[in-house]
Amino acid sequence: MITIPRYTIVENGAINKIPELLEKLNLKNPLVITGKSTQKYNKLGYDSIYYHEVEYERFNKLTDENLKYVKKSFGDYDCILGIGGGKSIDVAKYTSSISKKPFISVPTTASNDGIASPIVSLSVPSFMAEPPIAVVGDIDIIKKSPKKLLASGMGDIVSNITAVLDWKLAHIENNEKYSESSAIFSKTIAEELMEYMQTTKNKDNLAEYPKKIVKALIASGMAIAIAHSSRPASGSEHLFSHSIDKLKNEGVIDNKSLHGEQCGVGTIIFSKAYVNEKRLNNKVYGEIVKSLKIVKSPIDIYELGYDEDIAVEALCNAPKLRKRYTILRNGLDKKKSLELLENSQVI
Ligand SMILES: NC(=O)C1=CN([C@@H]2O[C@H](COP(=O)(O)OP(=O)(O)OC[C@H]3O[C@@H](n4cnc5c(N)ncnc54)[C@H](OP(=O)(O)O)[C@@H]3O)[C@@H](O)[C@H]2O)C=CC1
Ligand SMILES: O=C(CO)COP(=O)(O)O
Ligand SMILES: [Zn+2]
Repeated sequence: MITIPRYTIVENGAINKIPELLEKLNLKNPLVITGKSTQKYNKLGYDSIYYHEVEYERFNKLTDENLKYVKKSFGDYDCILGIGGGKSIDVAKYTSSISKKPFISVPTTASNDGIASPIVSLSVPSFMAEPPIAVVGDIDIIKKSPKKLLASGMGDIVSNITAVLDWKLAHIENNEKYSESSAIFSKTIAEELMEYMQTTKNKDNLAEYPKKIVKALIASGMAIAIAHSSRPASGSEHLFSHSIDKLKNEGVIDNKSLHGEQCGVGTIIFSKAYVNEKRLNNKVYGEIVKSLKIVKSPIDIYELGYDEDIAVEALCNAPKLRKRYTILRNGLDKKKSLELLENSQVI
């Protein structure tokens, strides 16, 4: 069964349409899950909690005790609204899945494709939940969000190019299930945005970018929902990003970079690996780098905030992060990692 959002409102002032939307959905009593910097966008004053107050870790096991807790905490509410960045959206989606209340996604920025996807990415591997019943993307709010966040959305979109190549490779070399139509949908989302980036005249202005990136991210989330797998939007480049996150969680490196930024650099690395295997045209590698550069998303490991040693470690460990067949195949040793990092010009 394919489930995708029933309503998608992406326009200026969209947030003011929430009451009308709730009425259409016959919902009356929402609980907002939000963050410290984004709580101000709960303009209608619904009951709210911060995402870090939701003890999502203890929900990992649905014991009777946990279910009682969920009922007590969320029992009076008939839906969950996630207002904020990727973390708030993810925790709200997770809360919705365990409390079985519909979820409405209200992104305050366009930093990743969790906005409309059925994926909860609070742990590695991520897992499938229900996608939002509606997405409310207020362009007035999103365009004012920090440039770094808006730029990182580009990384989570160009990543569809390598993710789809990995998916097809897994089909060819590892006999995995593959959907050409989902792959084409996902790849086209990236290609169209990249084309806009190459052809747009006033690159300093990029007036249309916030709307285009939020729409691309919503479509990418829908591609995941249709495929019922994150395969169309997550491959080797995401393994590289998850590997960096692991180093952050272990305290080896500071938390300087965003999910989308890491995926963007990962896409540069693995698109070059595909060029080397003659499975991708070098022109596409160039367009990926250029698209990231135009929005000022990092294009090398230094711009992410780390050094060569971290890049090598992240690349060597990447295949261990989840069971997913990619161009990394059985993994790269230090020498081969260094070669690929240099060859793709991220160090
Ligand atoms: N489920 C999925 O399919 C996916 C989930 N993810 C997950 O998303 C997370 C990353 O999301 P990301 O958005 O990059 O990072 P965060 O959610 O950590 O947000 C980064 C910061 O930006 C702030 N912020 C968001 N919007 C605004 C705004 N309009 N104005 C000012 N500040 C704002 C947040 O504020 P505040 O403090 O209020 O939160 C936060 O401090 C990761 O946990 C990742 O695993 C990523 C990809 C896909
Ligand atoms: O970030 C994601 C898609 O953009 C989710 O990917 P994962 O399934 O690798 O966590
Ligand atoms: Zn992602």
